[in-house]
Amino acid sequence: MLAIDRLQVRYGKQTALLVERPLVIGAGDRIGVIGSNGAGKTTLLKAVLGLVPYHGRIRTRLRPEDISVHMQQNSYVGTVPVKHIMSAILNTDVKTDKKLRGLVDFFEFQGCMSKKYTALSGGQKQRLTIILVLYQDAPLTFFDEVTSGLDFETRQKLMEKMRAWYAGKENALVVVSHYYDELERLADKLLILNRGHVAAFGRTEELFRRYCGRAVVTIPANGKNRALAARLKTIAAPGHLLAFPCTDEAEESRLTSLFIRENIDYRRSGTDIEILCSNVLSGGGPL
Ligand SMILES: Nc1ncnc2c1ncn2[C@@H]1O[C@H](COP(=O)(O)OP(=O)(O)OP(=O)(O)O)[C@@H](O)[C@H]1O
Repeated sequence: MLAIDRLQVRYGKQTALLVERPLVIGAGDRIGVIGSNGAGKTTLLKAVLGLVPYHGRIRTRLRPEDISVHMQQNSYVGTVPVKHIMSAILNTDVKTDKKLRGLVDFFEFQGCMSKKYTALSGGQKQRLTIILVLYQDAPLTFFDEVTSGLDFETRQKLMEKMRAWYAGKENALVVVSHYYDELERLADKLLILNRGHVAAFGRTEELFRRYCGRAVVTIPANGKNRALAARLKTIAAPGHLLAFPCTDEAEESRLTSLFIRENIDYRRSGTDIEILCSNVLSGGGPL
């Protein structure tokens, strides 16, 4: 659907993004793009959309109208009800358009249709843009931080809705997010960016196995647990956690039995993207 190769974007003397190996986006892909502030996530989207000059190759058979995008910030007129904004942007009749009504119902937006944009909550504003973007049903859609600023529950609900909406569909999605839990729900591939470079790209499961093993068990990083961890194999983790990689079921069993004996709360995961990113970015390389 889209292939990016040897892409370089510069702002003045600064190289904001350098993609040295091919990145391919195929039909049905759900790609999560993650990286800290300034890693180059938005720059990548802008290059694909032709909004910034770049060196290198971006090849696609898609027409510009086959790509839709939900950028971080959106603003609409605040003087008319939201339903008029929808009809004007989508050039349709809100009352009779079944596809639009389906989306409005699916995202539980009926109660907002007669409100003005300025009277919507943060989550409702995001739902409006998501409805406008999804209506286009583009083969390739980019979502840039669609849920930033929303509370945990609203984010979870929105992501669950988006996951359900796209389930089984061939549309490819590229979702830029700072929220690991969000990407765990939505993405099956990850592009991890670090200071303008690709730190890792691939299926989440495969990356997880490569950097963390079959599963990872985490416990709180307090004094007692640190002492215990000193005699066990650990991998990188955010400061408040200690993480233990498990290559097989027997290892998982040994570790969790130890934590039960020691009365330590633990969490086992085979998909923890935060731990995966910590290990990709720690510079230690794969296991
Ligand atoms: N228009 C611009 N002019 C100059 N430098 C820019 C411009 N836009 C971005 N940059 C720089 O390029 C780098 C990458 O920025 P980018 O917006 O792609 O990061 P990001 O990963 O999307 O960050 P964030 O998570 O904060 O949105 C940053 O160092 C940023 O300061």
